Amino acid sequence: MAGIIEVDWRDFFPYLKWIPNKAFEMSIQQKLFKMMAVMNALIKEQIKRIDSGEEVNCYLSYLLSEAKTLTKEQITMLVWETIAESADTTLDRLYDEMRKVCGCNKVKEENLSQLRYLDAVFHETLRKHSPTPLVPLRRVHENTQIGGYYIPAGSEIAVNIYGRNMYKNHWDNPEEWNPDRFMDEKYDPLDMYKTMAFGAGKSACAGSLQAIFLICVTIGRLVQEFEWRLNDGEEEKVDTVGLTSQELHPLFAILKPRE
Ligand code: HEM
Repeated sequence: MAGIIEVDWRDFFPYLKWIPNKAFEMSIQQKLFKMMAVMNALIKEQIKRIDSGEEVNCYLSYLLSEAKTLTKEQITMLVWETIAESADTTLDRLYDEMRKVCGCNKVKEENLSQLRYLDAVFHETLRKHSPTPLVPLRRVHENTQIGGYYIPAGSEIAVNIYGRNMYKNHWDNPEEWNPDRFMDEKYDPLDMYKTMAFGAGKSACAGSLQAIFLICVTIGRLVQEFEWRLNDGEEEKVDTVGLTSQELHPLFAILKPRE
């Protein structure tokens, strides 16, 4: 997988193609060799299953039995592409998106409008882990009718943001952290504000734009500079505590500077 996001700097300067880059070529050759070995074993195993009469309805079976015009190399690459695409992690996708938009430059505020996936990751995280699960209390000054409820003057109201963001009628599989929900055409980019992470109305967060710019650029820079992973079992530590959510258990991440 590492080979997928490796870049030969000469691709950005085609007129310098003549300069050797042996280290890069060797690293890609080694990865290609390992990939071919794994794919050959996979294909061999599948052919054995088909020959033994076992009914396996999958993409590889289809390619092997139906698409007879394909060469072995073509089958290998088609299956490999599918595996590579499906193994795409959030961090790889963020990194790839930034490479496409910013090239080798550091991500800046002016790039953010083009970084849709980064935006989706930011808003989905605010939805799933609402930093302010309850909007500060609102005091009702006059008798009011809203959403079918009568609210007498003098009442105090707290909006349950966490509850809204976990509401099945508003979100598909709300328990699942899935930035792709915002990439789906059925969502308007403005739907990201449905999370109400920054409150709403006259007292809505005065620093929301500053927060969005600062946090997205920071996430972008951290992904550009480091490969991230969590220690085993760390994914389970999602519990939060407090009126402004803080991690209940500290999360230990392992960082490796990108080469
Ligand atoms: C991810 C980061 C942030 C989140 C999730 C957040 C969330 C919120 C929420 C939920 C409220 C209450 C809104 C309401 O009552 O409807 C609020 C108010 C406020 N926030 Fe933020 N905030 C963030 C960052 C910031 C930053 C960076 C600043 C300042 C630079 C800021 C300044 C304020 C101010 C001044 C208010 C009070 C607004 C008022 O009562 O008129 N916030 N924020």
